[in-house]
Amino acid sequence: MNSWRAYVVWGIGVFGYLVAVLQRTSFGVVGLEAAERFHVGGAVLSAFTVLQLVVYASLQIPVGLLVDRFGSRIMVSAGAVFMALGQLQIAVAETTVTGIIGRMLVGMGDAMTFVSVLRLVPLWFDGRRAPLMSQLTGVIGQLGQLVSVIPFLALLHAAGWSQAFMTLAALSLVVIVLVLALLRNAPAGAPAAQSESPEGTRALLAAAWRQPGTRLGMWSHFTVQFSGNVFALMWGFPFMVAGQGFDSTVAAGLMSFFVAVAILAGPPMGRFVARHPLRRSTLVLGISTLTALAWTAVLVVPGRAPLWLMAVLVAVLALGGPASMIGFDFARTFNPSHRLGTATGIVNIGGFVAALLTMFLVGYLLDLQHALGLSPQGVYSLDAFRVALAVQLLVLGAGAFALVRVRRKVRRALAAQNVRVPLLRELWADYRARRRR
Ligand SMILES: N[C@@H](Cc1c[nH]cn1)C(=O)NCC(=O)O
Repeated sequence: MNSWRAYVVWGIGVFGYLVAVLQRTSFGVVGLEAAERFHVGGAVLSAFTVLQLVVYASLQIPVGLLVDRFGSRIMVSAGAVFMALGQLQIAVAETTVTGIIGRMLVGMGDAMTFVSVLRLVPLWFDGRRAPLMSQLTGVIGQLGQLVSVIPFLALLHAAGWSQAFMTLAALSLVVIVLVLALLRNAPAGAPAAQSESPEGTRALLAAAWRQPGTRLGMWSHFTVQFSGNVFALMWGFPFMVAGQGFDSTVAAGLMSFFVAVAILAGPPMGRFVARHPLRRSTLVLGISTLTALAWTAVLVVPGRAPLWLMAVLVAVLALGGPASMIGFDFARTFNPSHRLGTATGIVNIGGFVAALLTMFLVGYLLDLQHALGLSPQGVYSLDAFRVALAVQLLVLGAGAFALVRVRRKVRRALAAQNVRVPLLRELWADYRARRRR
């Protein structure tokens, strides 16, 4: 535990995840070039991203089960094989269908990576270090998005479409070699795979789902992560540029600010979770409330939102990424190691299902208002966005409601083990009493 070997194994896994995030986000930054290459408009272009995410989300449970059975090494390398094939396909594709197949292969490989890498953490690090290492996994992986925005885009402009995507495929080959050479599922002697557990596949899935701590993780992930995904992956740019009238360079700056805040917020959140494990869901609910407040402010302010208010919204949305790692921390602390991959897969579905649902609802509400003649200034007018984006408040409310319900179950189970979660008001009274003394 915590040995130099642990850091090498984890470092290789995190590099694999960073490359997966680069592969995932690479298409989003080449929208104009893709529209020209495939001769398509915005709606078809968004299908590339939506289908990639549908594949990603639908594979989470199978991947979780497979990683519990076969371990991280084989899953991370198989994921890299799929991503390399997908990017090679994109490099040569000239029709929409072949392009979409390429993105779906990328989504498939991407789906295999995060859950498998996160599974390494509790096997190689002790319980005190694990929350921070999980946060660092998420944080470092997000740098892949910056690699997409800066060097990858520059390479595409300098060397052309096919060369750029072939380079991405080559990066996944590097991951395969490193993983096969250096990544080990668990330290020698530790149980790493389900072959050593008595549960079969169906029982494993049922046991992970029945554990209320897994569902608490899933609803935490659902509630806190989707709004940032919807913003960064689909509606943020059109809202800022077409709706709010910001220059596209300002919008790009706000997107980079989003990544920077997500990266900076990860380590302190990891330390908070390690110190206050009984306050994890309160942090999730606090950030969800901030998200609702920030969106409400931006959507109700008369006229265009000032830049500072947009920056506040972007910062709050960025907190959702690291906060969603708390969902995986619930999976880790409430499940034995032999079903951790399965529980992590269940948790990871939460945020991505919420994001896909919201992306669809926002697009549907924009189109509906236009079809009904309610947005005469255009589909992407500011007033149409106000109504469409407000749907996020409903999704947030539904997630928070489910989270609080399942949290009650978790707390009852903890009380049965003589672990009582002190009320916030008791903590506050205690804090004040100590200060007076
Ligand atoms: N919570 C994210 C990762 C993250 C960490 N910090 C900011 N974002 C997540 O669920 N990741 C899953 C994945 O496959 O990337």
